[in-house]
Amino acid sequence: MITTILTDIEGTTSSISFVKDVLFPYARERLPAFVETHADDAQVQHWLHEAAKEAGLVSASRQEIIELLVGWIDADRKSTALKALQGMIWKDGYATGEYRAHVYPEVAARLRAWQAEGKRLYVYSSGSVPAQRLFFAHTEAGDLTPCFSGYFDTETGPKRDAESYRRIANAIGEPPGAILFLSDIVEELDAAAAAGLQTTLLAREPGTCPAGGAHRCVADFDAIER
Ligand SMILES: CSCCC(=O)C(=O)COP(=O)(O)O
Ligand SMILES: [Mg+2]
Repeated sequence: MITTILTDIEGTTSSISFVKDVLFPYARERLPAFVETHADDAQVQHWLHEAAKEAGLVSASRQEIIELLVGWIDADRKSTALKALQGMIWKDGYATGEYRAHVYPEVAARLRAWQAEGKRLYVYSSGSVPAQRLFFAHTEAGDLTPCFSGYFDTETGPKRDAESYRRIANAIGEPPGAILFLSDIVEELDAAAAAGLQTTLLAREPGTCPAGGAHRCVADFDAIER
């Protein structure tokens, strides 16, 4: 029996376009000034240091790290350090109402229905946990944070690594087989299945389900119940 649902964000609850065409350009434009004006912030310093370490840079200037991070945004690198910094930058955009997070039309009602049935809901995304909280606090369908019992990001481990899903099941305190993981990325579902989780692939329009795929595939959250 499924007691728990773990969901990805980009391509699953929400469009890839909102992340790539709204959030990423917003962070890209503001990252250089953000790093300069927050250079004394301990959290910012920590993540700049982690980014330099990840790139193998021993003594990089602030400008070099900025260029590195901008390149990573362009390459959509799922770097924990970059994601933490992006989350800090996105905060302003939500606060000023520059954007609200996209969620597909059925998502809010379906999350609430699952919650009303007693299922516990969690998020696992490459976006940092603070960025995930901001995202669901400011969606086009309102504040969805009351739907979720917790959030996981790549500080738990990479999304294509089975060990990450074992850690999540352990942290949630449920047997892996009682957790349903939802994602648009087959490699993430393969890793979750290897850890014993149940899986469903989201093929959002205009995408289509692959023929003979290893995972159950649906077009939207309502179809999970059918
Ligand atoms: C917290 S919203 C931004 C998500 C993000 O930065 C990203 O890279 C999307 O990755 P996901 O794991 O949700 O597909
Ligand atoms: Mg995704």
